[in-house]
Amino acid sequence: MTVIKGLEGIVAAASSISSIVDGVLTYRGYDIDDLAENASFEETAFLLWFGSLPTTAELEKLKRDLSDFAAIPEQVIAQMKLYPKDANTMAALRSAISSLALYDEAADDMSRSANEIKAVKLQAQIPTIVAALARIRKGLEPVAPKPGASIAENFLYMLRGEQPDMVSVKALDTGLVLHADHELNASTFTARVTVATLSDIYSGVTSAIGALKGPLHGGANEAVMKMLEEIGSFENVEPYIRAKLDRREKIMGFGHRVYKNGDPRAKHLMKMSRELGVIKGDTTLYDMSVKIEELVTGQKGLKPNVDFYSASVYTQLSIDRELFTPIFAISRVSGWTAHILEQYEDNRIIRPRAEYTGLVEQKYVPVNER
Ligand SMILES: CC(=O)SCCNC(=O)CCNC(=O)[C@H](O)C(C)(C)COP(=O)(O)OP(=O)(O)OC[C@H]1O[C@@H](n2cnc3c(N)ncnc32)[C@H](O)[C@@H]1OP(=O)(O)O
Ligand SMILES: O=C([O-])CC(=O)C(=O)O
Repeated sequence: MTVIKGLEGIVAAASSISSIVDGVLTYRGYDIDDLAENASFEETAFLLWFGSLPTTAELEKLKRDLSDFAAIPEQVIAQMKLYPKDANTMAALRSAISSLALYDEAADDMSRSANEIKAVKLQAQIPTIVAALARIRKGLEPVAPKPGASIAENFLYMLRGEQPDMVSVKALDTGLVLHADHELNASTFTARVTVATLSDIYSGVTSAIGALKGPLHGGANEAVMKMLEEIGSFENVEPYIRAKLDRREKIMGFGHRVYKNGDPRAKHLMKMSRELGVIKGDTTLYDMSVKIEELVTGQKGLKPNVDFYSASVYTQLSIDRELFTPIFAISRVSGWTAHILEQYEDNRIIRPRAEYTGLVEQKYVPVNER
């Protein structure tokens, strides 16, 4: 047996949802650059789930459904209020999403139509949960979803408790489009492995959240912001980064398993980071990020991934860094659920092999003789 560590280069599923070929990312055949510039997140989610961009009537119906499903059971809000205030937000999100299944009578209905409804429901409810978690942590009451608002507008509204400005809504919406799907990344693979046992969609999304939490995957965006805070000033960037590289430590937000010449999503986030800085009249975070990129690319040849510039974008939207990875989940749940639906359509349990490297020919010895 030959072990391929990290399954690098292994093709483990056939999928028609998104592709990465020669560094170009597409969702259902549409280039991510085209979608980032033109599509809303709701159109993108529809595209991922149903395979084509929605007509006006289809989009209006999806928006209505998302709005109708956005409220969460009061039992889940009550539970969230009992979570420790300093709990990791991804751990709290994982628990809350898992408990949604307890209050959905259709949780174990495995029909395609029921699972499509649950995909839309999960998409509608996850922003409500993340915003409620954020407010509860601060000792504030959760804000009820605003009927008719888009996912991005509604999330910022529920988070801040007031109508958000349109610049912030647009920036977040584009961020959601950019994070929506990414072929067989670790959390999507996790979701597919879970549901390939014919477990339910909530179990798939709950396990995906667990995988996204790690700092080598979605958790990197929070780690990038922690690093920027630690660096503290533009002048400190160079000594900090050089020392870290000399210690052979990883710089979060750089490198990628698939992209070796750069992540096509990063340039959009970089541009947004600069624009938000200019609007605020303070481009320090952007300037520091550009300097980090210059140093890391110069010394290691590594390029920024989607998590690098998203950190300064979200901070400039006045979002706390503990919410960065949960916001990634708000977007990626569209991709996870699209992949879960696809997995159910042509399922086989996912069960690879391991090369055994442990002891052999051991004989049982009674406990009092060991
Ligand atoms: C949404 C996302 O998930 S995007 C990725 C988010 N994750 C991060 O930003 C965390 C930092 N990056 C990393 O840890 C990695 O680049 C990963 C996890 C993204 C990819 O991992 P792999 O494909 O397994 O690459 P691997 O970790 O083996 O790296 C290859 C080499 O580049 C180095 N390297 C990779 N990333 C970095 C980094 N961010 N900083 C410094 N060195 C790095 C490794 O140390 C290794 O060097 P070596 O061959 O001298 O040992
Ligand atoms: O594809 C990956 O390995 C990680 C990634 O960029 C993503 O999930 O968006």
